[in-house]
Amino acid sequence: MTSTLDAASAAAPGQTKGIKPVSMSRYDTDFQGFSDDLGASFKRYGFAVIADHGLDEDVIQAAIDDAKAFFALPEEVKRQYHQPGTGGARGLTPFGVEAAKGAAAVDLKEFWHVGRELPEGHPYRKYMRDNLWPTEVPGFKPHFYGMFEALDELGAKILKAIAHYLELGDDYFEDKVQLGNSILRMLHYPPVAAGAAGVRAGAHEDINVITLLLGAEERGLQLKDADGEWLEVAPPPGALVVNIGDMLQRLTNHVLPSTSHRVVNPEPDRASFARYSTPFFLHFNPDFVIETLPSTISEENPDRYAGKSIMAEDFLTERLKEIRLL
Ligand SMILES: O=C(O)CCC(=O)C(=O)O
Ligand SMILES: [Fe+2]
Repeated sequence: MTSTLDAASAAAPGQTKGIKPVSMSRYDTDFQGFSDDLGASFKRYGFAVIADHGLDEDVIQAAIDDAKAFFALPEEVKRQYHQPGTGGARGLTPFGVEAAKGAAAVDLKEFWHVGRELPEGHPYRKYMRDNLWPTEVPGFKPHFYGMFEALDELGAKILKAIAHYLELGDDYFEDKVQLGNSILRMLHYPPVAAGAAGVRAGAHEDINVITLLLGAEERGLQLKDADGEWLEVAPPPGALVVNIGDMLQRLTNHVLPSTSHRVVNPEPDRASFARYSTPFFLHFNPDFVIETLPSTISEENPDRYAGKSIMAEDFLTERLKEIRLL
């Protein structure tokens, strides 16, 4: 049963039932309280909603406008930026390619990926391909790389609060994600005709450490709650949705859960509207070895990955194959 379709329990617009937004303004004034509330939300839902994130709204809007301009280009122009067999790490992944792990149908979406830029000769260049930039949209590079850097910085701050919550030492993640193989994804879900086969994004868990998601105010995002019910994620306008990915779930022996989520098709009144969103998938440095944190192992929660440590890059490669990007 889907609780959103049940009028009695549907979240009012601009509210996320159950998930109480945490204001980023408390980061500087009440770090302990901020990290307690953020950590509690992650532990409970695998998700948190952050209000007052402080990102420059003009930069975000400019980037979204560029994404709209790009996706409106003719299919043959867009396809020039598709690099099949490269994991979809850069440029365009066309409509009808990605599918959720184990799903029979592909998702009803297309997307563009921007990654980290490294200087010539950097040892991590072998893990990170050069970015592609569409010449048809001149502002694309400065706007999206600016957004990448801003989200990378904000993500590091959020991880500091998570480290505090986990009592790891506030800087625990700093040198482990500084040069992470992170990805900014610009997603376009075109209008969905009534009765269309498939779903905008099938149920899945994110692969990475944490995801910072902007643009989820257009309805559709749902998380699978601990009791198996689908719960609408409907943040107030301008808020940031953050969720735990599989890498952090694995590192923390599931103390912080990576929750299944999906994007359902629009109700008839919104069927003619496209949906745009921009998740930032924050990753570990490629050579970071994910090994269960000893502090998360106990009698009640024995090590789920004993003897199974894995390098972040190998974990990523395994998972990209499962979602048909490699
Ligand atoms: O579009 C959204 O709101 C969520 C997208 C998502 O979950 C993903 O791309 O992993
Ligand atoms: Fe996701």
